[in-house]
Amino acid sequence: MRKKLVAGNWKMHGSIQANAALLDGLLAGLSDVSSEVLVCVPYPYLAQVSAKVQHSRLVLGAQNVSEHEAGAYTGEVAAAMLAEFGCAYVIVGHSERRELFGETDRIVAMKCAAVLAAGMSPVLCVGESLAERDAGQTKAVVSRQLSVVLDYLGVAGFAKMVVAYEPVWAIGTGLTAMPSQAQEVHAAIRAQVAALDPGVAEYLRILYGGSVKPQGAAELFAQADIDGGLVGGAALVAEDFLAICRAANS
Ligand SMILES: O=C(CO)COP(=O)(O)O
Repeated sequence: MRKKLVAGNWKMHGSIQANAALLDGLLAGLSDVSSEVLVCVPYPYLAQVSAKVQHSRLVLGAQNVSEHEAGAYTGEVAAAMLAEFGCAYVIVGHSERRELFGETDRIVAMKCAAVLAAGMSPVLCVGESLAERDAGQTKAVVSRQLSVVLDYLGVAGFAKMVVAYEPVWAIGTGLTAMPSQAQEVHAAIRAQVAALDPGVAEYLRILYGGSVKPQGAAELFAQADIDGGLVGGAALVAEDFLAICRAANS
């Protein structure tokens, strides 16, 4: 049985004051949530959020990481630094990083390796653009994104990974994938991993991301291969995020 995971990706939002209020709201409402709950925050707030979520059920994560261990990489942040601040997860290969910051499949694979080497779990994001979906390439694109990481790490690396399927056309657009559309891709992801190692595939958590809102979340999470969500905009409003977390209660 896979434990559901609901992850908030705060993206480049927040302030010391706003974070404190959001976290107070979340911490006050977790008692009727049974899934694992993760917040992935901007780097400068790791210390603030780490102190605040200590001894709570909220888990801390980051949104990006360097593929390098250490060295002359001005402005970059190493995986070991994130681990030191109590991060358990790091989002890797978000479509915004791939599109806006030129991250290739290979860099994404290297980042996953760096996260694993530092003892944390990557949340590997995959997903097709609207043009790719319209061209009938959804499964081919997702399969390629996944296979580069599988080749680089070996399937054993996936024992500690989380995969997030985020169709690019659904991110920040209000267009959620239909549960059946998402389930089809999630099943294909699991099948690709299962072909290499059925045991790893059975335990692999595959999250859905893209305009997840309280309304409709339960139906998404009820799909056989959807093990939780990666939530952007709705993760910035405590009541909305908590409602999504409750929708993942099993
Ligand atoms: O990109 C996302 C999470 O990583 C999804 O963002 P939205 O929930 O705002 O569409």
